[in-house]
Amino acid sequence: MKVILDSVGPCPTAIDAHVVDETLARRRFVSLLRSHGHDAKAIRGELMSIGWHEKAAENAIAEIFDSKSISPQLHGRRVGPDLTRLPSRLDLGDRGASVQVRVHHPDLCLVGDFLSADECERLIADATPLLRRSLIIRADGVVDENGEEAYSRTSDQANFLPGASELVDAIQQRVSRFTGWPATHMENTQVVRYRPGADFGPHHDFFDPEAHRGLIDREGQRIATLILYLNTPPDGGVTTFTDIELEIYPQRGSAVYFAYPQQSPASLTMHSGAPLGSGEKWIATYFLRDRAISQH
Ligand SMILES: O=C(O)CCC(=O)C(=O)O
Ligand SMILES: [Fe+2]
Repeated sequence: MKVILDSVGPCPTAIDAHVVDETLARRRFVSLLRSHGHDAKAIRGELMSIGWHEKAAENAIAEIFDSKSISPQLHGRRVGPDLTRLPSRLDLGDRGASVQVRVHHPDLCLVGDFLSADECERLIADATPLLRRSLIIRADGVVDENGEEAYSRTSDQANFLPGASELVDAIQQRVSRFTGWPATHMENTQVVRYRPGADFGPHHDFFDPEAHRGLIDREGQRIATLILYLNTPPDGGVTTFTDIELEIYPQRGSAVYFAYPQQSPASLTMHSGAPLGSGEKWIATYFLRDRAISQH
């Protein structure tokens, strides 16, 4: 679909342009079966008998039977690019990039050449003097919205506000161009460094819909992530998607994108940054929210 590459920028209609019906059609089909009195088990069997992948069936069922986990802000809209129609070469405005891998459940893709080597090096150099220990927001009912240090995330990071540099803005625009999501609906650029032994244990990127209700009501829910790899670590640091047994080996300049419009384990987006063996691992992360973020 051309829309993704044509509709860019901080204009809210960019989101409306992504009303694509694949997800809706899936939901409607499961709703229909449910309205005819089928329970989740029967629907799962029905879907698998007509060739659905087991995880796709579970996903669609969870979306209907656990509908409170779907971000209400999205109103059934697709998040980010229509991955079903990605051309192999992408026009990201100021740069071309190449699609290398596409996964259907969850919606995930790997893009090469998202950044040049020079851009990666400059971002690392700019971030280095600003690094602070990374924090996590716990999803276990102990609510600390400001985040806290944890053994499960042992990296350092620097956050860049929009306007921090031409480079930061150019990259954010590129992310916006790729995702079709306005920069106003993205968190600040986060540049993260792992040293040997550092890792980020298995987690979901979305905020816990119950434990962090206040945060979500004020600032919106996370719905998709784009990770940019700024270097090629010599050993380890693989990003692992545990539900689907996918391992992404970081390569300088490449990006992995994944969406989770449904904030539950059924999104199949549990992932981790494996411990680094030697050298350093550098990434930049972009978290998309379901609405504009007022506070930066
Ligand atoms: O370091 C990685 O490979 C994963 C990072 C990550 O999951 C995150 O920043 O949320
Ligand atoms: Fe993550």
